Amino acid sequence: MDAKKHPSFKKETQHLKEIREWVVKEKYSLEDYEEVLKEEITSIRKTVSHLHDERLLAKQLLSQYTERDIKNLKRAEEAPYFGRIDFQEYNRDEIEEIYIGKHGLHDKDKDLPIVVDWRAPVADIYYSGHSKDVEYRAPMGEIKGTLHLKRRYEIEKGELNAIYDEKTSEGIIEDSLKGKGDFLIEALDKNTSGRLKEIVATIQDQQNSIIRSDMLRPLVVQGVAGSGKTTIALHRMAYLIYNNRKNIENANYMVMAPNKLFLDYIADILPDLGVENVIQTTFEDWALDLIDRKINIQDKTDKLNQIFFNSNNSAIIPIIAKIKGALLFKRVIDTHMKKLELNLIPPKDIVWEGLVLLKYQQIQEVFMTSNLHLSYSQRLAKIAEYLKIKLKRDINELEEKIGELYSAKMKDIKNRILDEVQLKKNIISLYDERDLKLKRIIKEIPSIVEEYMKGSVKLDHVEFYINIFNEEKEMKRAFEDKVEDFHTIYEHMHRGLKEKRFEIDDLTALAYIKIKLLGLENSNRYTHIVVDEAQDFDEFRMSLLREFVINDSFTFVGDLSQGIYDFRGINNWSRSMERVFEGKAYHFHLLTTSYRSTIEIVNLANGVIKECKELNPVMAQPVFRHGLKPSLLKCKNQGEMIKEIVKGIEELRQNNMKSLAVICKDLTETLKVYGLLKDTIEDINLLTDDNMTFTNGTVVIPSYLSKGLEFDCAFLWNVNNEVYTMNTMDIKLLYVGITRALHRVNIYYEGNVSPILNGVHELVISN
Ligand SMILES: Nc1ncnc2c1ncn2[C@@H]1O[C@H](COP(=O)(O)OP(=O)(O)OP(=O)(O)O)[C@@H](O)[C@H]1O
Repeated sequence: MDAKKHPSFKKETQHLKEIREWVVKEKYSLEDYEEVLKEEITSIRKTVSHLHDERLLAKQLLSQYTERDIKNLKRAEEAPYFGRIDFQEYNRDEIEEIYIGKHGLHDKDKDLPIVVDWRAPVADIYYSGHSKDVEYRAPMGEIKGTLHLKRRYEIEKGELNAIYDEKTSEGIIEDSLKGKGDFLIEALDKNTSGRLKEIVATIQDQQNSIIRSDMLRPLVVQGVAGSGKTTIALHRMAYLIYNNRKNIENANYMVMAPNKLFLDYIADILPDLGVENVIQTTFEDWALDLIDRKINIQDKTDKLNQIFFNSNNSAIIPIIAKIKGALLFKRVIDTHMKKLELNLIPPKDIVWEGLVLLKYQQIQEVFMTSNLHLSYSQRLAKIAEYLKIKLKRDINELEEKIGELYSAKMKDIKNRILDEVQLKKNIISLYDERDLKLKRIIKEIPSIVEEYMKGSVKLDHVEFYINIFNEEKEMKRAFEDKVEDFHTIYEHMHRGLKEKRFEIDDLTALAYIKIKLLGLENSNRYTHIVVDEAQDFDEFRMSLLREFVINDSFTFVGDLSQGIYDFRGINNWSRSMERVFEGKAYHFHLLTTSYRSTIEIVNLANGVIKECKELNPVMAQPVFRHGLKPSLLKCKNQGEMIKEIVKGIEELRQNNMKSLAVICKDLTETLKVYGLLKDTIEDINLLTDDNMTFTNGTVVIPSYLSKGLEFDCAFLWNVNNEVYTMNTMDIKLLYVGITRALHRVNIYYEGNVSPILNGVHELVISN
């Protein structure tokens, strides 16, 4: 409702004014404090000799926090809150008016919350309260009470534009999704701003419970395209960080996304929610950094293109990817690792100047039974330490051994030398020699051990991995009955690695071997990891990440219907979770509402994905938002297709739709279409490489790279029966393309339309 028409407009405007004045005052005072801190830092710097001075570090940290608080206040100045709940705790007279915002605001002088952070326990009611009787979980336990009012505000640049009320009627708070033209629909109706945005004001009940789900169990969200998976996963990260803020110094958080283009697309959300220092990376970059070697990797998109184009290897590539992503492959590596473990210690006794100080069997027994939780390199260091201590501790035994050696020598000279003076001299000299030897051995124990340890196997993760493929036996045993013509596949893998040509699918094994051989730094451990597009992960990857996260604290979000790397990826969440987490309990959520697209687009997307029989996909439910029916345009040839697309782009641009994507199935088509459009359409960009930065506006993009992104309109290039056949991969790619659009989908083709679209005629407008 227009704010001015609302009965509480005056009161609410006055309230907003007061809060904004408070924010401005607070901001000025913090800015002054920041100046003081800067001066203090400069003067401390002049007096200290090193940058690790404790006082300096403390002031710098304070300055960072102040800077962050100022940033938050600046945001709050524009829109300090977005919602309000009137809540009455049971057995209390007073009804609290609780304002909820993106950042909590606290009046320290009065020790009063002015605005409650959306992540605070009580704010749960704003999202989940649908009846009069509500409760939320506070640190001290469950709090119950009555919800009298839920109010939402649209505030822009400090102006109160709209107020939406959800009042208790007959004990029920009206569900925001039911009403047309309400707050959520208004938010969804807008054109895309180009980047994914925060949604704190309109988080829905189920989304809220995912965000607030406890972090001590892995969590999986399977959601249809546009159901808010990425958005929720990032809000969950912000929520967890806020609720663990006491441990911020020791905490590490990471978001893994499919490519750099996508990372760029989501880059604004966390900073906008006031969250910084979360590592946002791709699996490939993260693994390469860990592996810490320059290795030659075949491009990921190359691989998809080889599959699309039925190259010589297109049948082999998915099989190899499947093998290398399987937990069974991890087991093969473990078997090789066990063999290596047996040979890590030099297979000899520790001998010093002819004296056996320690037997090999003894050393090996200790090595094989202690510190098993550590990496091989750490265990070798530990055994070296142990040997030094043991030899020193057993010095009496050594003395005895040396004594025995010299007794024998003395006996010998006593028998040989008859001259008493000479004998005495020799005996004294032998005693001296023995004492010297004893002294020497004590001193030399460290170098004796070091010399011995030099004989242990050199640990090199890359070499070890390549060597696994020098021996077919273990691989054969594991995969022979699962893979047809195993030997040919094996030879292919072996040849590639012999020539040091690695693939993306080798990174998991390399990273796994690296940590098993060389260990894991504490700085590499994470408090929580979010994996987006997790359906394209494989079980080995998930299992690898387990090594890095504390308490299995994961959020996996994905959509099996969009699993275009399904030759390697996850096909069944429960099966994979069961295997990877070895039966441990996990949370599972199914999201079926699509917030992105209009009803007409969602209907078409459903019509397409239901063709994927083997998937048995869940159909998306649209939010009540109508638009034009998608169009299906048959063209005489590609020239006409280009003309039609140009016409479409111009028309939509005039209608103020700025974010438009021409989506082609593969890279070659994308390059061709861009070449044909670039001279006619102004400001058109090519997005082909996942290293690119995301550009809003008009883009030409291959389908597999458009995954996760969204546009006002998707123009789908040449959806005919040759390009999009009835196979699973093509159905998924077409589904991905259609579901990128918020408002409009235009499909073009020459020749015969793709059979995937055969059953959807009433869902499109055809020419
Ligand atoms: N509760 C909500 N309020 C407002 N907008 C929402 C809400 N939930 C999702 N959206 C919007 O829906 C769109 C889709 O969200 P998002 O990209 O996170 O979905 P997704 O499930 O990850 O999609 P995909 O599977 O296609 O990558 C975004 O524009 C997002 O802002």
